[in-house]
Amino acid sequence: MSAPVLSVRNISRSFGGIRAVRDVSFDVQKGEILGLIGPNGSGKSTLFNCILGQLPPDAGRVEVNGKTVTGMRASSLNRLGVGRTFQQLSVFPQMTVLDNIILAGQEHHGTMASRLFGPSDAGLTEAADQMIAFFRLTHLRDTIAGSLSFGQQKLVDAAMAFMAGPSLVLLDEPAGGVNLTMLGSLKERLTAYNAEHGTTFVVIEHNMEFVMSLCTRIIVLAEGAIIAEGTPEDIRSNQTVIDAYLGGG
Ligand SMILES: Nc1ncnc2c1ncn2[C@@H]1O[C@H](COP(=O)(O)OP(=O)(O)OP(=O)(O)O)[C@@H](O)[C@H]1O
Repeated sequence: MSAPVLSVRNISRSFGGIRAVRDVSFDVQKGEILGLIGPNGSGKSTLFNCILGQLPPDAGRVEVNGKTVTGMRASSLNRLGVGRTFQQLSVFPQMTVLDNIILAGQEHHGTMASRLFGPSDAGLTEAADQMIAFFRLTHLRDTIAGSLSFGQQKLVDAAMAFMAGPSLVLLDEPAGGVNLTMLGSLKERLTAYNAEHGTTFVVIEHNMEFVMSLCTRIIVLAEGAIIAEGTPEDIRSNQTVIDAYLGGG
């Protein structure tokens, strides 16, 4: 059997006396959509930041497709096929949708020298147009991104993350601040992308409806540790999880 796309092994991280993540281990297999949930302060962001090299863990290691990547920077992770979306949008508000997506593609294509001295486009406009069509944004292609609704900008943000053709994407609260109609589109497009490309997703999310309907498996954190893991149906009816949410706020 091939190595998991993501393997998190015994990750711990404290801030002073606060043990934000405590000895967390899990694997994510190719094509899975894994939800990472838990009450406020349960350690989700800290764990994400340890996986994405933005915070060094005190202990443990992270592997992507069998390669140890602990502490590796975002640009190196990108080259290994790891993408991310942000809780705060990463779109440039003064640029068009098309230019944002082309720019995201350029960041992943070759060295600085090849970008400066190579062919100016290298097929990126066509690739960006395909991505725009996939996310059903063609009518907004030449619109300034800052004038779109927050939900539409979230779709642009996702399209940008996918321009590198990643094998693993970490999504940080994709549903946050998105209205109900756009939530449906976002979930439907993410599911379609996963089905078409076999891309693996790990999703931090507070919106239970969204996460339960998007994910194939859920891991629940409380006080920095995994307290439950299973299908959305298992998690919905898990008394330990219900108690953690009631107790944790
Ligand atoms: N930079 C930091 N300095 C000190 N304490 C921190 C820092 N980052 C996180 N913490 C603490 O670590 C614990 C876990 O926080 P974290 O943000 O990872 O939780 P979370 O599950 O992502 O929370 P939320 O759902 O509210 O975003 C909390 O007690 C938090 O106060």
